[in-house]
Amino acid sequence: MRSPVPDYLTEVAEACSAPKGGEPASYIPELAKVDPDRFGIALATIDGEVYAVGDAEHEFTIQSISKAFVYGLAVRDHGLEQVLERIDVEPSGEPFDELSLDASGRPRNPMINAGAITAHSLVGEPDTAPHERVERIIRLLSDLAGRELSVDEDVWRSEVATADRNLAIAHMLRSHGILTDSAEEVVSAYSRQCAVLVTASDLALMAATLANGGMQPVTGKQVFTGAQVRHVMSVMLTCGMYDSAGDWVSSVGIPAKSGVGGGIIGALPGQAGLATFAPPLDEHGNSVRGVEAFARLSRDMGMHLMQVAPPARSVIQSTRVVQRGGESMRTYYLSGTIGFSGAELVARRLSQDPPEQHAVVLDLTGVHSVTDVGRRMLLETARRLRLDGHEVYLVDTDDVIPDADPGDGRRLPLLADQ
Ligand SMILES: NC(=O)CC[C@H](N)C(=O)O
Repeated sequence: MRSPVPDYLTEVAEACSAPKGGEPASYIPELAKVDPDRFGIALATIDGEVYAVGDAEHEFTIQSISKAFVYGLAVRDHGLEQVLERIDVEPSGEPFDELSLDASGRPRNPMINAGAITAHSLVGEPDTAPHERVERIIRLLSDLAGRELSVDEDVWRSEVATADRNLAIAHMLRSHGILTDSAEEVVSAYSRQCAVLVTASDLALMAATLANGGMQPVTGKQVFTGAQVRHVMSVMLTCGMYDSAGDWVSSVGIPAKSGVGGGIIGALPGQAGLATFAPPLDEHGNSVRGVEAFARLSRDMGMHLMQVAPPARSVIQSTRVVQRGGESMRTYYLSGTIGFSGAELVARRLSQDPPEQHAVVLDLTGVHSVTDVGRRMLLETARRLRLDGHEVYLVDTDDVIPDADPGDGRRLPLLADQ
């Protein structure tokens, strides 16, 4: 059986792939050279499974998505209190490159350039040289992705050559005593941070690290503490999408960060990291198709943060071959509340370790409830098992999946509890 998750992601990619307007960023001339039709979606679970479709393995520059992680690094290096003294956490309602400070003279948040350049300058000890700071940041981003990342030198040169706006911001920060380094040096180093090459799959794993309490799901490295990621994700939720943050929170409801390279990440605490890559941007500098895909993913998978389902790490409690009526039946004992992540575990187990027996039983006796997406995924998994020639039964004394029709017109037969 093939897991339904990649097919579902492909379906979302296809549904959102029609041109919807927007233009790739051109204020950094090198970025305008990108193919505007590229489109990739990746989803990484908190135990390190990565589902990638479309152009999810194509490299592009991380740009402002780096801001969330580098802010986390500044907090890791100096503690939250010290960082809050320099950078506020209020949504600004302003474009990402606004020259603005709040009444106390601080950048309004670390996701707009003024705050991000300040966060960049806070990385390491005060006497850290600009190139060492960049190395530290590339180390961090590589740890989050679980592979060695590098800088796109052409994009970096192109950004530095046209960095008047960020230089203006850096001079403003210097004039308020927030920055002490030379504006040129800081902007050049910050532009290298933005020019790090990633794929949507990398970004999904980086986001999954946040979702997983700061531990990289594949390497097991604890990159941030739980408290640090909670803070970073809170700021992503309120400020990650700039002046469309309010709209994003209500329609998508996932802590997120966008970049002008066309990427968007979303981190759903305790569940998954998501990433999209599609270069044309809207007037806020957010990927048009990325925003659309996230709205759809959030809706379909019940991922809005305000719609809470408890995490389900051990949905399959055990499995045994049970003899019933002279037939050997492979029985899976499921438990807990089954939402997206629980159903994904079941789908993955059955697709990666397919049962040898003809008869497969999903025993739901230990299941408290099944969310809408959990139900759809379990039924679709059952439908696919049938297509592979299995007979699928349910043990469902509490009726947690009423009317269990996988969509092929034949309800799943029920067996008595044993
Ligand atoms: N929104 C973005 O991705 C902006 C990042 C870009 N490097 C800049 O500072 O202008």
